[in-house]
Amino acid sequence: DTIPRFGTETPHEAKLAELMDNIDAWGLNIFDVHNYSQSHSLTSVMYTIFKKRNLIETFRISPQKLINYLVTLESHYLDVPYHCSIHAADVTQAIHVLLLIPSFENTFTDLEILAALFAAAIHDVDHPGVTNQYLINSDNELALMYNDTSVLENHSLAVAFKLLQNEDCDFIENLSDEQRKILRQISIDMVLATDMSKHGAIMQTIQSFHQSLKAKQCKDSNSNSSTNDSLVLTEQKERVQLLREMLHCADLSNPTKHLSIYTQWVDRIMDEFHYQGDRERSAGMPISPMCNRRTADIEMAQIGFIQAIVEPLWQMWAQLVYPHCQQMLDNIDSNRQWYEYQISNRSSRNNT
Ligand SMILES: COc1ccc(-c2ccn(CCC(=O)N3C[C@@H](C)O[C@H](C)C3)n2)cc1OC1CCCC1
Ligand SMILES: [Mg+2]
Ligand SMILES: [Zn+2]
Repeated sequence: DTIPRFGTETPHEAKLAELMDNIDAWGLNIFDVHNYSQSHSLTSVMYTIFKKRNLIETFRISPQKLINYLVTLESHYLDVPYHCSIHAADVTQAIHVLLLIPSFENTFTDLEILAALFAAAIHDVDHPGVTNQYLINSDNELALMYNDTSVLENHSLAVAFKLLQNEDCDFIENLSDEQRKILRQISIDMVLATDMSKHGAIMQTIQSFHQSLKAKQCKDSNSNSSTNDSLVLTEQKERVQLLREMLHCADLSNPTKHLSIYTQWVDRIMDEFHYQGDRERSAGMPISPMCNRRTADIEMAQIGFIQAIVEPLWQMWAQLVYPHCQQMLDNIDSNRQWYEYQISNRSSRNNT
């Protein structure tokens, strides 16, 4: 039986094809992809990217096994408001676009690109829709298993690799042992770095790391090489550090998207946080920050999130790849202004 064009059967293949024309664009509407792919956005996005990047030929991947893995992986994302398979599809498509930036034209090997896309697709699988802190505070089995350390991130990695052991899902069967080892090593490193507790460390090193890369890049441009725009990193360790930052950026990319997309993610994360707060309240636990639906200030929280976390990170990233990420910075700015306007509006409403 032939494989459907986007990896999944759908009566809306023409519409999906139209959407997938934007797979290389920051403005792709992942919610539309989810609707027109019969709720298989992760499978269809990953399959389309793998085809487009010729990874199926490069690594002699069985298309059927790839789809078996993707459909199984997607079915192990839970039906929670934010950390569902649409978030994984969104982050996967985001890192695909970031990898297309000309600065990285000659930076990463095919195996590193495969690992980065795989890490993005798996990074939140089986996420229960509560934070690490909640699992720790409620003595959850997972916190016990992972000794309170990056509990969710460790769990998603373990689930994702467990699924690979399934014979008809092992789409990396034709990689050498060395390649499989490298893929596993890079994926583990990248997914563990999506834990917010690692954010400080990433911000600490990013400044000096990027300055050293820019210095090397300028040297190249003096040689008038055609690739003077692209960053050349000789050490795999340095390339993995860049991929770690890239996945963290993709995971924190909601405010860099068009307002109509961004506000849907805000609604979803607040649903998830407020539901956690409801569980904490009824269990007599202290209610986590931003999780109390009775005192929530959604707009203020997003402005704080943008100013403290998202803008500083994306400014670092945009500096490294200047001028290629201006659209993200512009969206962050206009989105922040929109939330500030909502606040100023509500206070004047109260005065009427
Ligand atoms: C669209 O809104 C958000 C989108 C993404 C995030 C965010 C923060 C850190 N990450 C990276 C993953 C992570 O570590 N966690 C653990 C915990 C912070 O919950 C996050 C959800 C996931 N993702 C937060 C967002 O808003 C929060 C709620 C009001 C202000 C902050
Ligand atoms: Mg996560
Ligand atoms: Zn995530």
